[in-house]
Amino acid sequence: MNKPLIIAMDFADKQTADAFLGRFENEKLFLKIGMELFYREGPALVNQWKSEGHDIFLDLKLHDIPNTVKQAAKQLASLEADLITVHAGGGINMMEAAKEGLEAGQPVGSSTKCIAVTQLTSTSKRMLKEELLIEKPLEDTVAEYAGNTDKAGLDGVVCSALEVPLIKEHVRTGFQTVTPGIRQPEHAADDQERIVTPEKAKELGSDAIVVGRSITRADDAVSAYQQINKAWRNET
Ligand SMILES: O=C(O)c1cc(=O)[nH]c(=O)n1[C@@H]1O[C@H](COP(=O)(O)O)[C@@H](O)[C@H]1O
Repeated sequence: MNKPLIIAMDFADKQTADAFLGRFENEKLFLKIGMELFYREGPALVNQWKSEGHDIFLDLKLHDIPNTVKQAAKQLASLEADLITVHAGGGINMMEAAKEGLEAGQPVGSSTKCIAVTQLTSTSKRMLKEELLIEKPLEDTVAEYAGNTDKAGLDGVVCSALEVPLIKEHVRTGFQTVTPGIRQPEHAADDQERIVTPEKAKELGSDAIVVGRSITRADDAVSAYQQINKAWRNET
């Protein structure tokens, strides 16, 4: 990955998503297909956008017993997305199973990477302690989950950019940190808790940022994308 800005394509259907993409003319983008769109459109959408030259992050956040995750990852492997996700909370065995399934199902020459969500960027310190009953500080929990992800042999994690420096102390070189919860100061946090500006994400060492609503709901999506990308690439 070359420090991409990944657009979270959180749309209800292909028609709406394609209308949005139409504004970018033929620009090749890194698109995240999440549960909302995949549950509606299925594998055909992955194939179509890949054939149009986009990179694909298929974000289904697998979290189940190891065997179920292994078989699900095997199925997903055939779609040849660039990235897929599991939840690190499923444990090391589950993450190893995801990797096994991915390797077993991957067509020759394909190289889908698998990353694990540590703690969702919508999780606050209060929620971690009072609802998830995790007593350790949030940053330490995220770093430990990243360490587990590394042990399982996955390619990286999803986390807030705030946790990237600590994570990088605990994992091998080349381990990727993909960071959603990106907001510019003028934008509402919505349901996100651990938010960071694109400039700060770069400074903290994120390997990729994921941006949804700040682009998809902007009046001028292309200009919003360009502005955030510039800030992320430190070109402003
Ligand atoms: O796995 C993800 O991509 C993800 C993990 C996480 O911890 N937080 C998070 O926001 N995401 C995704 O990143 C996107 C963020 O969207 P916006 O908040 O609209 O920028 C959504 O599609 C989320 O599903």
